[in-house]
Amino acid sequence: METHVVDHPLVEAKLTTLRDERTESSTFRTLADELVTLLAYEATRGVRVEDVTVQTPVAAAHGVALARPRPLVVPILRAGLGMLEGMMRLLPTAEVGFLGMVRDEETLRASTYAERLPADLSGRQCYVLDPMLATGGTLAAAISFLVERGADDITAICLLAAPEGCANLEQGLAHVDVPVRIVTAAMDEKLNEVGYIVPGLGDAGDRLYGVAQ
Ligand SMILES: O=P(O)(O)OC[C@H]1O[C@H](OP(=O)(O)OP(=O)(O)O)[C@H](O)[C@@H]1O
Ligand SMILES: O=c1cc[nH]c(=O)[nH]1
Ligand SMILES: [Mg+2]
Repeated sequence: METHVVDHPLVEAKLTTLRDERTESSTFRTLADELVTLLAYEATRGVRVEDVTVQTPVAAAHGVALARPRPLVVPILRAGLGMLEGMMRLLPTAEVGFLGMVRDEETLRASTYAERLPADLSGRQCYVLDPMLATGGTLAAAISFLVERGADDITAICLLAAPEGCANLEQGLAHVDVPVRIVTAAMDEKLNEVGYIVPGLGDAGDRLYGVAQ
């Protein structure tokens, strides 16, 4: 597993405002959207392309187009939904599949409550969107699921990650033999005793959409 922390002053400045507890939901949604587009630029560096030739008004020009099958973008509901538009801005022809997952806040175990993905992901590059990589349980389950369906290259885009979660994820995916990449805006200090990222930004889903029941 490869982890890439995007080092850019615009990313850091937007993330700082996102962390600020005074930032309201509407601003939080806008900033998350902008931040994802910046992260997506790095995350898609390895997107598969094929050679094409186009005719300019002057001459033939050799270039590239996104290869088929098209990449699949998978936001993990609920909070990952706040990252979808920012990603699709860079990959407008990608397909989108959905995974609904929730972490039990007592046991910190993730469970899946919704799934709407192509049955066969053979040969597909997948981009998983989840703002928080905390214990890593949610992402480990999501990535294992995609690999079981045949995905052969997976990049997860996270706003924040915790070192413990990255280590757990690496261990949890030891059996996976496809490339897995994590792209994040920051590697925070640690998890606290209730599994929240420190300093983090709180509950990403609640900050985007309000407190869940
Ligand atoms: O790395 P983990 O310890 O598994 O935690 C990370 C998960 O927790 C949050 O989701 P949550 O369960 O709060 O659901 P929500 O998106 O509906 O708020 C977050 O959006 C991640 O999906
Ligand atoms: O810090 C955290 C950990 C899990 N989920 C969140 O939304 N925030
Ligand atoms: Mg939540």
